[in-house]
Amino acid sequence: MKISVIGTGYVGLVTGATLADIGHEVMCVDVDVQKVEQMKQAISPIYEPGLGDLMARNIAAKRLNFTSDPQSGFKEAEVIYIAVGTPENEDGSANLTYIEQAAKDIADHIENDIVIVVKSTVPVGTNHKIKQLVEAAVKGRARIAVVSNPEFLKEGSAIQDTFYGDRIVIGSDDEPSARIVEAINEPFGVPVFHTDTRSAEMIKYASNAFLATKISFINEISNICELVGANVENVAAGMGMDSRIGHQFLKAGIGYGGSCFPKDTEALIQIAGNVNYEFELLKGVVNVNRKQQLLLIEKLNACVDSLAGKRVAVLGLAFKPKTDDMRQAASLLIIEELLKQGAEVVTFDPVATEKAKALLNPSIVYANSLEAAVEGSDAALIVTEWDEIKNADLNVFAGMKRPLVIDGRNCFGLEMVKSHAIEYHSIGRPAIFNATNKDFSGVKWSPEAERLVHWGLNTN
Ligand SMILES: NC(=O)C1=CN([C@@H]2O[C@H](COP(=O)(O)OP(=O)(O)OC[C@H]3O[C@@H](n4cnc5c(N)ncnc54)[C@H](O)[C@@H]3O)[C@@H](O)[C@H]2O)C=CC1
Ligand SMILES: O=C(O)[C@H]1O[C@H](OP(=O)(O)OP(=O)(O)OC[C@H]2O[C@@H](n3ccc(=O)[nH]c3=O)[C@H](O)[C@@H]2O)[C@H](O)[C@@H](O)[C@@H]1O
Repeated sequence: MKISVIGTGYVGLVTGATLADIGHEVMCVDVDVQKVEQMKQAISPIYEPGLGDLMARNIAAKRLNFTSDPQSGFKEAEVIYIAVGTPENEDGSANLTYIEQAAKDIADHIENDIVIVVKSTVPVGTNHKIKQLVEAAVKGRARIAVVSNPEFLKEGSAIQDTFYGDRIVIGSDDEPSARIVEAINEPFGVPVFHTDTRSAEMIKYASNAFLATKISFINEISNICELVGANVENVAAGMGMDSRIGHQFLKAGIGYGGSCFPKDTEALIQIAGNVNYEFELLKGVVNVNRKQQLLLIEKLNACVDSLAGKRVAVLGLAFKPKTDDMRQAASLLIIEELLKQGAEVVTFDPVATEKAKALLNPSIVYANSLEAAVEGSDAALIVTEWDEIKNADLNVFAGMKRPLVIDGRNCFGLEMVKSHAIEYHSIGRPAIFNATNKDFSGVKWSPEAERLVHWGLNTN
């Protein structure tokens, strides 16, 4: 099948490369000329394991092409995928400017009947609007069908998720077009769920909102665990054994970030609000997440009198490991707050440094190893659970000015931490005060330390 993809960002590029890999002839169209030139050379503008190889293989086989010219981009297409961004407006609603422009571009350049497949995450009713927009502009020149086909990939495992996904959702009120999209995807061998267009649009938001709810739920449980002396990892493991609950997305931490959960939860609140429904549960999920993203600062402030002049190492910048995506990363808020309180910030991230430099204050120091970041620091905050951080030798922290580690991702087992000379705070687990090799007579101990002594959990 001859397929064009409009918008070759994260989703568009993965969609284009994987569709080419299963044998389709794919033309990716993007307005960003520089990005297009890069992609033509098989250079991926995003860090995504396996994507570079997939691009190279399919470019060499002449199944994957790139252009910034919509005229040639859509000329031969039988099917056009829309994968442009749907960012957040000021009020939280989805910004459909790029979608509208994509619809206009398609209408301006198509010559034949076309099936438009909407991959972008769009509010309920948008597929219908796209159909109306394109139909009005082509004025009967071609027959237009629109199929909703929301994307469920996770950054960092996008290729794996495409080939081994749990489901492909196809939403359409036009049976033959739905069958065309099913046939396109058939080689992936992933189960297909057919439904009506509006339900497909809602499945995407409801799925992301539900996963975000699981995360905020376990984060609240973790905060309670700290107050009552329980360990959230044991709690999540025990809960997850119930197959109705499951183990996934019960990892307590510093909240969800990234390009989708924050914007899609806000957008769903707006979608409900537009029909006068107050989505109270989801509002709670969003509020819990906001608080959780600054939990490391709260924990740090409980351990020091003031952050002014303190050197703080921020370990990990990307919103999650295996990606260089900095969109809505907790590190951005954390660093902003550290600077506001007068701290000096040194960071380490194995992949996201370049993208971070464009977003962060110029005073930030970028270390090229974890060791270099923590050396001489007064505290280390673990923000992203990169393997380079999880597999670090804990002795590296013992050499800090004050070996105070606040781990927002529970990277280290408590038993292992106990055999090292560090003071270690994590999420929803008892803290460990083992920094006995230094004189800390003047330091402020957190209320947590006092609670642990009370329960007999302090290892000191
Ligand atoms: N990033 C992710 O992991 C996932 C994203 N989604 C959804 O997929 C959609 C796209 O997201 P991303 O790929 O992250 O966006 P992105 O912002 O990375 O990419 C969008 C691309 O579209 C291009 N573009 C905008 N208008 C254009 C036009 N008229 N013609 C040609 N190109 C145009 C931009 O230059 C950019 O390269 C969003 O709705 C998002 O919610 C869904 C699942 C996963
Ligand atoms: O619509 C989207 O863009 C995508 O959003 C998420 O994927 P992604 O944002 O790439 O990454 P996730 O692995 O879901 O992580 C999102 C955030 O939640 C956090 N998280 C995740 C899982 C968990 O147990 N705990 C937790 O704090 C991560 O650290 C990260 O900040 C969904 O998982 C995808 O199915 C969806 O397609």
